[in-house]
Amino acid sequence: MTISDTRRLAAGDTLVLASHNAGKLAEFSALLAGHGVTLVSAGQLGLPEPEETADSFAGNAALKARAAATASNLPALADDSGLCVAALDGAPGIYSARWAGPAKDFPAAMARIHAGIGGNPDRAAWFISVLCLAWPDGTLRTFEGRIDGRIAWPPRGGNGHGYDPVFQPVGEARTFAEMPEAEKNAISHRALAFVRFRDDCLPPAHP
Ligand SMILES: O=c1nc[nH]c2c1ncn2[C@H]1C[C@H](O)[C@@H](COP(=O)(O)OP(=O)(O)OP(=O)(O)O)O1
Ligand SMILES: [Mg+2]
Repeated sequence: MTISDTRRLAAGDTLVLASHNAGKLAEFSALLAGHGVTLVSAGQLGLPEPEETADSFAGNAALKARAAATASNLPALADDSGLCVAALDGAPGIYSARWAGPAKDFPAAMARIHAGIGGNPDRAAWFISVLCLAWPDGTLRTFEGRIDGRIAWPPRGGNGHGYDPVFQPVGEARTFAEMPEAEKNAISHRALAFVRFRDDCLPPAHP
């Protein structure tokens, strides 16, 4: 293990969120509360949105984190995430954002999932989040989280973002979009990956 593998952020540090997704920014702001780290988003810094050319969540998270850390000369955290549907052989997966198109038309993307499942009784689905922390010197740390559930239809709820209205976690009667932000943030794929990142890379929280 090299020294950089165990490097942590310190209280007072600025962390760039290498994302242009407002829903993720809201979730990370809540998750980071109390840790003494200032979060600034790639959008706020005017950083470009890199093209996601990798073939895996981890590859795309690394590419986004590296681009932001290099451009800002600050540590940067990226999230690459997506919804995987069993009946669709794991699609949309890494293409989850692209299924919604440049207009971010998630109602259309959810309808495409519903149509694709058709009469298949297997409604299993899962969300994956891979977080990548990049330091300006190019060093990377990667953390993954997953939550299992099923595809609900029709979409329900007005909270959250993206595919939340059709995702019902295992053991839950509500969709993510019907849950208060804090409840989703306690169990989500992103929250699970964040806990791993927090334990390894953040200073202790002070409530
Ligand atoms: O908790 C979630 N609740 C609902 N939908 C979600 C969630 N997590 C990921 N998703 C879906 C929508 C998102 O658009 C796509 C991720 O694609 P992904 O490339 O990682 O994010 P993005 O393009 O929206 O923003 P950015 O790359 O700037 O971080 O998967
Ligand atoms: Mg993206």
